[in-house]
Amino acid sequence: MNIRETTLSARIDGKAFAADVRTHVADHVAELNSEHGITPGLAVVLVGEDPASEVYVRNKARQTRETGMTGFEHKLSAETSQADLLALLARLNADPAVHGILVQLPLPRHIDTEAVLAAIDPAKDVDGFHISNVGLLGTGQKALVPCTPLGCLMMLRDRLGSLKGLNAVVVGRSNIVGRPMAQLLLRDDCTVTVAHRHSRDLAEICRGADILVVAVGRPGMIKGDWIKPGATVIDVGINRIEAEGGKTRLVGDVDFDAAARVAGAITPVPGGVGPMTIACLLSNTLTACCRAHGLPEPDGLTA
Ligand SMILES: NC(=O)C1=CN([C@@H]2O[C@H](COP(=O)(O)OP(=O)(O)OC[C@H]3O[C@@H](n4cnc5c(N)ncnc54)[C@H](OP(=O)(O)O)[C@@H]3O)[C@@H](O)[C@H]2O)C=CC1
Ligand SMILES: Nc1nc(=O)c2c([nH]1)NC[C@@H]1CN(c3ccc(C(=O)N[C@@H](CCC(=O)O)C(=O)O)cc3)C=[N+]21
Repeated sequence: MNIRETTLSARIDGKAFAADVRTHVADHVAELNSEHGITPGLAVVLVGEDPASEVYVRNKARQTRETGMTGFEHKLSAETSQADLLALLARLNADPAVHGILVQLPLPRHIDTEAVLAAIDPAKDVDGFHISNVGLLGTGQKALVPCTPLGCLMMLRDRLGSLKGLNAVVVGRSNIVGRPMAQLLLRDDCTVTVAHRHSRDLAEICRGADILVVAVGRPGMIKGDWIKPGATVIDVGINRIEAEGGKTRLVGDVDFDAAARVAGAITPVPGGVGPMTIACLLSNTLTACCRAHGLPEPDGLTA
């Protein structure tokens, strides 16, 4: 097999996987609607005018509609006070048509993120960032699980079947990706190492990984010779870099071409973890809606 073929066979198609998840979600939404007259609703709150955030919010809104759910978009100015944002969240918490609430991060500096996340009803916290969902996940109980790590877990299970006993290395320990990812891998019986800025000899730590999940935000920091032959590599990083002709393009945290020659499987950027994140947001909204109505949850969509 030549290098080109090896590269292609190692690629995990997150875009296609996400489309499958959305179809599964849409089927279940249609059933909820016809059998119970229920339509799941997702409210997305964006404070300020970050262009990248606006693209995500637009994509989320479109895919929400395409799966048959109702989308509620709240775009607030960058000067919105914390009190006004909290008042909006109180209204969304009380609204029975809203089953999921997402507040796009990061928030402007004058707003206390912890206070805002704490104000979301944990049963509607489809991002899984509320302290009670974090605690439930950390103690192995039923929770709403953060979308990005959930999407990574789905791709890993699909690729590998059981993760039991595998050495998993997570690079990055943020509340939105690294930490919950480590919890999920631990729950699936991996031996988990979490690396960060102060980790010594990161290359050597990565070389021990059967599963390597990278969520740092540094383009190409993980080199090809840091990958154990046959390992499964999940690249969460989304970095916009300068490209030829004054344009920009997206790359991950892993040197894709070099890593793909060594890895057993690897997610590309774009087209890997990103689309799965949005698909999992929709599946979390469906899960929250089923739980709110005491109805059975769809199979295969939760951790
Ligand atoms: N595809 C998707 O759906 C999503 C993609 N992302 C992307 O994932 C990346 C990470 O996001 P996020 O977790 O929010 O980022 P954060 O900036 O919150 O966290 C980055 C982590 O990387 C660690 N780190 C930084 N430098 C190094 C280094 N040199 N060596 C080892 N570890 C290092 C930090 O360590 P320390 O804790 O010590 O500071 C920190 O834990 C970004 O590129 C982001 O855009 C994020 C969310 C969703
Ligand atoms: N409360 C909150 N929850 C989040 O989940 C959250 C957030 N805030 N703030 C920002 C980050 C980032 N994030 C992404 C989602 C999808 C893509 C995605 O679909 N990316 C496409 C490319 C998109 C493009 O071309 O710009 C891809 O990787 O193929 C990327 C990044 C969610 N985040």
